[in-house]
Formats: sequence, C-alpha cells, structure tokens
Amino acid sequence: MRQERDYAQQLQREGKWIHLWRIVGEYSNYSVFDVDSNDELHAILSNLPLFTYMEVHVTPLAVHPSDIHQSAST
Ligand SMILES: O=C(O)CC1=CCC(=O)O1
Repeated sequence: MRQERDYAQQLQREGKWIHLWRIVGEYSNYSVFDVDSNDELHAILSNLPLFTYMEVHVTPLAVHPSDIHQSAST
C-alpha cells in the first residue's frame, strides 16, 4: 500500500496522474492520466504494485470544443 501511494504521488508530481478520486462506498477510484500514448499508460498501470489484483477499465478522452479551460479548442 505504501509503495502504491508513493508511486501514485510521484506520477501526480510529474503531471501524469492528474486526477485521483475515491468512488464513494467502494475501494475503487476514478483516475485521469495525461499521457502521450497507450503504451505509456500501460507502462504506468502495469507498474502499479497492485496491478495484478486490479480490474482496470480505460476510457480514452479527447478535448471537448466547448470546454473553456482547454486552449486547444477551435
Ligand atoms: O486506493 C486505491 O484506490 C488504490 C490506489 C491507487 C493509488 C493509490 O495510492 O491507491
């Protein structure tokens, strides 16, 4: 658990793991990663100490053109 936390917090400091939320009433989380590729995300996830025991669902996200916080919008 300590290794999991240290690894997660290091990735947050690096700007790769940009959101980490607890799902209320569950030992689960919703996380948002900012990565350059599927391969990078897989490397991050598979290096989690608890990866072998996790059920992971990945939903790729793109910038929404109406999001006022994103400068990439057109
Ligand atoms: O508590 C969890 O949901 C699992 C976890 C991910 C990063 C961390 O520190 O714990």
